[in-house]
Amino acid sequence: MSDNTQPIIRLTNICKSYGDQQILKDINLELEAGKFYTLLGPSGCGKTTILRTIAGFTDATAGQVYFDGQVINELPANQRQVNTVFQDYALFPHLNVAENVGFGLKLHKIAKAEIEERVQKALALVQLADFGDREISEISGGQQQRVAIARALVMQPKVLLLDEPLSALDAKLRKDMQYELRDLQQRLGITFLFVTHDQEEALAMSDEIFVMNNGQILQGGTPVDIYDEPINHFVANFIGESNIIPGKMRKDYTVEFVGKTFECADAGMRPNEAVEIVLRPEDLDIVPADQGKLVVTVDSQLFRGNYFEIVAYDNDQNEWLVHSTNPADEGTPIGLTFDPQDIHVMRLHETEAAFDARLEQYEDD
Ligand SMILES: Nc1ncnc2c1ncn2[C@@H]1O[C@H](COP(=O)(O)OP(=O)(O)OP(=O)(O)O)[C@@H](O)[C@H]1O
Repeated sequence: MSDNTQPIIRLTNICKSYGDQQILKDINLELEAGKFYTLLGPSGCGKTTILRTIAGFTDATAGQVYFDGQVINELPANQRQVNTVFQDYALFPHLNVAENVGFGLKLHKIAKAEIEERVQKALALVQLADFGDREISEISGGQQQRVAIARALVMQPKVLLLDEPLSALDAKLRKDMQYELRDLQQRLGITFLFVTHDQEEALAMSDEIFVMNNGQILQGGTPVDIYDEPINHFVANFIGESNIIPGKMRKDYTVEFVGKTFECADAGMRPNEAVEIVLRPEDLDIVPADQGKLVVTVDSQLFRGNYFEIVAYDNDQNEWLVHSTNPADEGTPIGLTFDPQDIHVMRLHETEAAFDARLEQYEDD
């Protein structure tokens, strides 16, 4: 019996090694039914290995994989209620579109009439209702991608795993497919676990993101939480553009950087603890130099269409990235202002658990 209160997928203490190389290091994560999750991290950090462990294509060296409360480590891949959309789509070139989509059902010895009905439904879901008779070589890359999704959905999985499914598409089509996939997930109400190394894609599509590096999950949370409250330098740098400046926590709610003290919204560090400050480029406002909280000298700028990206340096030679609707003059000093709540202070070596506990303690103050 399915129990709505427990996660549909749970990984506990998953480790994976190939020889003496540890690829996954103590992975713990929970996926609730009906949500869109993303594993985000640089190439080689272990994202695909997590998908393969859930799908049953790779055995974990240690740890448990749960599906709906049951340990499924020993369950063969074809008996898991999980399907995968692979990066290269892995379509069969000698079968037409409908045959590709119906292939898994045929293997399961489903009756022909039911196969036809389910294939047609799956093709309609991805807007390819009239494409069943086409050869794979006669459809575009974006359409092949939809066939791969239809082929996974036709099996009626409870969880759909998507391994960088949009990486072969051009920028425009990729954006369209982001909307479509998000819409599809919401309409079907099944759990998606999506893999990407593209932070914009992760922020746009996900209910929750797990940021990974080097075989570990560094931080999990909603896109807004992770963008506003990254736990460390890696996450702040990987998610969006950031100014990351060394500083010192003078006391609760007071931080020092570039030789000045500022009011901030962070607390729970030791007095005078060395920290890092995150200020996002879009949270900085340019004012005349004598009115700025900080003074920086403009080094260069690029016009990015809807804003100017300005690179400037302070007296400590920290680089500052500023997004402004107005251009600045290269070589001249400008003032920067920002609100206390736009300053995000990070401890240098804080675990996600310690970060969460600190946030909980000080959040309501
Ligand atoms: N069968 C294998 N044998 C040995 N090493 C492997 C094997 N499969 C994966 N690896 C290694 O495990 C690490 C993680 O690979 P994985 O494919 O999970 O990364 P990823 O984050 O999905 O990367 P990408 O974004 O490039 O697909 C890599 O260093 C890879 O070389």
